[in-house]
Amino acid sequence: MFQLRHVQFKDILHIENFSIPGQRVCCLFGESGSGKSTLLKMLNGMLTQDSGEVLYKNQEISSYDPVDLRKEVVMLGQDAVMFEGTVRDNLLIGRKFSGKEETSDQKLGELLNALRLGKQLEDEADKLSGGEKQRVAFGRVLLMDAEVYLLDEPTSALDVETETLVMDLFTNQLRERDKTAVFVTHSKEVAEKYADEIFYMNDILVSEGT
Ligand SMILES: Nc1ncnc2c1ncn2[C@@H]1O[C@H](COP(=O)(O)OP(=O)(O)OP(=O)(O)O)[C@@H](O)[C@H]1O
Repeated sequence: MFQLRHVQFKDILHIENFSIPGQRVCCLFGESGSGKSTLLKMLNGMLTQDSGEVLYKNQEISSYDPVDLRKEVVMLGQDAVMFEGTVRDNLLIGRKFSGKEETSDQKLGELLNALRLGKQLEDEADKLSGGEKQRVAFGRVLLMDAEVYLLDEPTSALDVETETLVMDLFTNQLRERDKTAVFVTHSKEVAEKYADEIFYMNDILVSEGT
């Protein structure tokens, strides 16, 4: 799905050859500051390499229209951004961006239940706790029905029980729909439990002097 060749980005990333397969749940694992977020951002064109090639579906990422690309390759960042409005607005905003039809309140309610969010669709999103916002953000990207999901520590504000619930729901839906995910976590347990493949930054990066 993604191929990186001879990629250099500042003095942060130097990757000779690295491929990420499609229709798999992949995990990027490595120490803090090793460049995991930077690498994720290159996969949806938020950052562009200084040299080398970053290919998505065999085509250089920078040649895609950025808006079209981000409908297909969705990023869920470390901070769950909420927009002004209700929980419903915040769940639906990704679908609107993707040009997809609205989802019924019944389906949205089911999604809230599945995410164990004891909130109403009419509730103001900015009053939610950090962990609740993170689950709304999860719901939002799930509803986008994207091709690829890039998740940067998506459960950092959740307790272990809620993290398990959300990751179960997410990875099950992705596998049912044959989607691709690349997620970053600091938890070895989460990496081993949910990833089909774990990529270690130490193995991906060319170390200095080699
Ligand atoms: N746009 C940028 N320009 C310059 N330096 C940057 C830029 N973005 C990140 N960095 C630096 O690059 C290094 C890698 O950052 P990055 O956020 O990718 O690491 P990470 O592996 O995701 O870390 P963490 O696990 O702590 O989130 C850090 O030293 C960071 O300060």
